[in-house]
Amino acid sequence: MNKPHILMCPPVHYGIEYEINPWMSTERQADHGLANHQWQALRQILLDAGAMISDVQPVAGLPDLVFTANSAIVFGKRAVLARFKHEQRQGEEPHFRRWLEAHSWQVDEPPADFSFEGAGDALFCGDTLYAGYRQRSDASGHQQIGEMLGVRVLPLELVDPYYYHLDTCFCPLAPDEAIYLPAAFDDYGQRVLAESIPKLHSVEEDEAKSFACNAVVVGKTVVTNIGCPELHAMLRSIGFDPIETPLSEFVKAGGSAKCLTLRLDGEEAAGWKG
Ligand SMILES: CN(C)C(=N)NCCC[C@H](N)C(=O)O
Repeated sequence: MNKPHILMCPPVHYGIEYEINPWMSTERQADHGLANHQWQALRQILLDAGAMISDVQPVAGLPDLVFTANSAIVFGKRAVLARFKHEQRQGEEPHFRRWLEAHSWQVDEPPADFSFEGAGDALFCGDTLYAGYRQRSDASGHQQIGEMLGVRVLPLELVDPYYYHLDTCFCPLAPDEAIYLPAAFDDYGQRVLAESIPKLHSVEEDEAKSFACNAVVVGKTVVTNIGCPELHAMLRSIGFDPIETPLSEFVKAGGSAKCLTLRLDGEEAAGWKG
């Protein structure tokens, strides 16, 4: 069994330099020293959980490069690169392409004219690719990516601007199990999730605001920001080992644990091959 492999980016140039989601305010800056401390602690927890971690070089002027989840979706040795919706993040694309190519991935562009924000919006649960659209990624683009990879795609409309990426409101735990925030989806999306995932657990709104759903799953270990006690109790009751670690400085940019990681051994592996 392969060791889980995760891509991260040290927060050397991280900061709140623009506002592209409702969590961000340039008047509420991240504390640089604290951000670095929180990032190191997350990294250590993932190493202790058995993951191998690679780093992409931080780049001045690209403060959101730390959110590696958005760089691509990885499927075996193929990666479909992000095409960011906001120009403030588009400069990240060549850096991620270079890193992936240098490490032997075959990198494909997403379909022309569609924005696509990688594993922030495209998450495997079992064999199905769940794909968030409307806020950052486009629904038709997801369908074409599904055709490129030969996988079934279930698009889910994201209706709340605070939950602008799928990984802010949905997290697969195992091929047949996931957590989600119902209010982040329309009725149709809620039905799709309920009908396709046998063990679906909802998260309370006040814990979702602490990015409860933005969890990193490595085997039975589930790592989240602090402020998710109900979720952690539920996870323990179903046999997972939740760990909390403070990520306040990244929440200021609209991200948390999962956003700071890209699963390189394939999102389809996360959570059960551990
Ligand atoms: C869980 N999330 C939201 C992520 N996968 N990424 C965080 C991206 C944050 C960045 N400021 C932005 O607005 O794009």
